Amino acid sequence: MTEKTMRPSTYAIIEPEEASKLIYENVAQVGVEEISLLEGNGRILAEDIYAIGDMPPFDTTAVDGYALLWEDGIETRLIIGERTAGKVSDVTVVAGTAVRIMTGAPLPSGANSVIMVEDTSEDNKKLIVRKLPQASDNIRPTGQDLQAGQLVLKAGITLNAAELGLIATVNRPRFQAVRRPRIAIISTGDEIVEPGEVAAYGQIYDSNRFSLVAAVRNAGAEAVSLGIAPDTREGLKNLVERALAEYDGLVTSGGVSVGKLDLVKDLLEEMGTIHFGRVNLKPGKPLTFVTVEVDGKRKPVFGLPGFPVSSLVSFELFVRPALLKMGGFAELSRPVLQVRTEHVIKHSPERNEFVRAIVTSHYDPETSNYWYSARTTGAQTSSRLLSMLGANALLKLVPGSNEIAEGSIVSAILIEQI
Ligand SMILES: Nc1nc2c(c(=O)[nH]1)N[C@H]1C(S)=C(S)[C@@H](COP(=O)(O)OP(=O)(O)OC[C@H]3O[C@@H](n4cnc5c(N)ncnc54)[C@H](O)[C@@H]3O)O[C@H]1N2
Ligand code: MOO
Repeated sequence: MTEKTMRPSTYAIIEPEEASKLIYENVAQVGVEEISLLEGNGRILAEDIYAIGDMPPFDTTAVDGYALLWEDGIETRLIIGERTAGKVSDVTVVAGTAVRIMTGAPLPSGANSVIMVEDTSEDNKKLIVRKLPQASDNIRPTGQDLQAGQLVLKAGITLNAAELGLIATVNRPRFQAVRRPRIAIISTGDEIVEPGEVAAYGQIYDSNRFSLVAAVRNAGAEAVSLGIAPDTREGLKNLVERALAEYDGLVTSGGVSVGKLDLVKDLLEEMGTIHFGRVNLKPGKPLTFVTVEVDGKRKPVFGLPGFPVSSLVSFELFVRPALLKMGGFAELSRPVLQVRTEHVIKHSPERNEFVRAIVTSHYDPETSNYWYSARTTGAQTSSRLLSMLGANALLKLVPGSNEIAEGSIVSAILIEQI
């Protein structure tokens, strides 16, 4: 490669929707793996889970009390035994008898009703019944909650507390889940210094790699930080090749614009297919998406712009959905709300601008409805990471004018809880 010079970009600028479509079409779910119950939280189930038996597996009592024959009515009974959950004596209830029983214990044969202890008293092995229950009261019959053979969970769902409890209930200590995509992260640029080292004049500390590691993890993937690539073709190539050999995908930051040392696009063009190299987006215009064939697998590379906000906003809009798809998640989009602007907002007349904002909900007692308002997080320059702080939404402001009035209704992509 001859030495790079500064020249205008030759990449077509595509619309954000087209960029999302190209990414969606060119990333695929990674494989599956067997995991254990304790590893399951937040993972995507990769097999259908069936009940192997009934739940409960036997007729059982829902209360502490006495198992008896309902037909004996209010008569005093002889207590002939006891059953606790887990310690099951062999005893049969016949007319005129009752068995002391604890919640969860199997119902003794013969019994067809359970009376709560509160409605009885005991006197020297005699059970005095004060209030007769309804027939079959307080009994949980076999298979009440789950029947043998029933489909309990479908492949593709996200595993949380209830789902993991159900998998344990049907005795599956290990099961198939979608593997978490393993994503390498590289910062680029000779001016970028590892926090903790001494920054010389002209240098700044690497912030993007740490932001991106967190963002990758929040998208359900594993993040592996590979450090800072220098502004030399060889140095960059070595790290990129290592990342693509070992991981499912790569996210880089910096070096995608048109400067003399913006080497990322040229290198990736040689290594793979550039699907796009510029998006009609602010911040994030030079966002680059590439796939590279490695050992028969097509691996995605996301070249994010170096400015910290450009890097995080383009991650949120384009990389996050890609990682969710690779990780098997069904829902790739964030919720979108229509919100009312609290003040005038200046924006780009040429590019789709994604303004960091704080959305607040309001209750209208007259209509019993909620409505939402938004205010920006202040100056929206691409370098000002503070503009991401506290933001729970990105307002999508379309080009055409350079200002929207207070009280306008705009779309807010929710990136955090309101
Ligand atoms: N002539 C033109 N210049 C630029 C254009 C253009 O269209 N024509 N586009 C601008 C836009 S928009 C963006 S966005 C930036 C993106 O440029 P790069 O991706 O090449 O980013 P760098 O030049 O490497 O860095 C930009 C800025 O961010 C700082 N940076 C980089 N990496 C990190 C990091 N890991 N942690 C913290 N800060 C980082 C870097 O020092 C620069 O200050 O290009 C415009 N230029
Ligand atoms: O597109 Mo750049 O991210 O505005 O500064």
